[in-house]
Amino acid sequence: MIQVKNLQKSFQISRRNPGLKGAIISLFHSNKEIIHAVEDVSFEVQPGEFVGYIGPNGAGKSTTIKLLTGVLIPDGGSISVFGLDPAKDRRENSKQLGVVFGQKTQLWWDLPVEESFDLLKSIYKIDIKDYKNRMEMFSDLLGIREFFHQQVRKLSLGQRMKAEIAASLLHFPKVLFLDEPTIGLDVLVKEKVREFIRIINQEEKVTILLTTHDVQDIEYLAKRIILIDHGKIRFDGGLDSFRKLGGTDSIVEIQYKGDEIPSLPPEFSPLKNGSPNHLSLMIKEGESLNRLLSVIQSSGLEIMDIQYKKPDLAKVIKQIYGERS
Ligand SMILES: Nc1ncnc2c1ncn2[C@@H]1O[C@H](COP(=O)(O)OP(=O)(O)OP(=O)(O)O)[C@@H](O)[C@H]1O
Repeated sequence: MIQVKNLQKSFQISRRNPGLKGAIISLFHSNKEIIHAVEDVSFEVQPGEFVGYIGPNGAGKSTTIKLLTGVLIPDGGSISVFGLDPAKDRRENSKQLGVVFGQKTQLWWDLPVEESFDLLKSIYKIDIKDYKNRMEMFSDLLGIREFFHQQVRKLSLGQRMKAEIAASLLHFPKVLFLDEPTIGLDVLVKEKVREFIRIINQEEKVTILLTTHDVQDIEYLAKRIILIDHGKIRFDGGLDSFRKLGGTDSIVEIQYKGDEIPSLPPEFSPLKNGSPNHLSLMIKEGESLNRLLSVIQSSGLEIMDIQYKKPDLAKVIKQIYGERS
């Protein structure tokens, strides 16, 4: 289990006025400022959970992950990652962690992927049989064999991300920290990476903390959302409860044949829209979709296409981020 209690981390930065004058003044007067990147953060993550750790730019997400990995030392509070304190047991902790930071590589830039993996195999003392099984799985699910002999620096963004994720899982970690794993990837690679991450969580029960700005990543992967802003937790709960922050009504879009709009009971009154042969209906929480469909069918309307949309996650996120002071 991951336990984080009243975690705090601040940074001191020097502000300098612009230009030469500013540079000269700063030689005599230091204009120091404290940034409370993580002000008061507490949460628990159970083994095998998949948590979306989200928040606007500068909210404190990466700082939290750096604290969990032991890269940064907290100013206050406590952390336990499966029984280890990352600041005190950094080496032991790293054996149970897989970490992917979108911008940074854990591979050797000038070596082929294969040699980077060989080095990791030695560092983590991975059994040869386990290693072979791992490589087979990564080839099947991520297709890493295709670029296994290529130098890391020559990989495309998508290939590099696949190699990074595979490398982070080579030693069978209990926990995986993913920071923006799908940023900049094309639709197909994104899907492949998402599916792979989902399998790792569901089948290997790896506990995953995912940091992302991609709404589809959250929608597809996270079961629970922890939202941080200004270094404090603003929401911690299930994806469905998070979605409901933006309202509980669902929308049904219907494309139909013919010109006549059927008369519907008031609880299914169409939303205003201009396009012909198209109905957009709001369904209140608890109202049955079945009932709507039987009402429409008995009205004789010929349905060409129908879409059911849950409350919009992107809208909720925009709303919460927009409330920032
Ligand atoms: N090493 C550092 N020195 C000074 N300030 C820092 C340092 N690292 C982070 N900060 C500041 O701490 C705050 C939180 O940064 P952090 O990187 O944790 O945010 P984030 O939520 O990961 O943002 P993003 O989504 O943009 O990656 C920001 O104001 C950032 O400028």
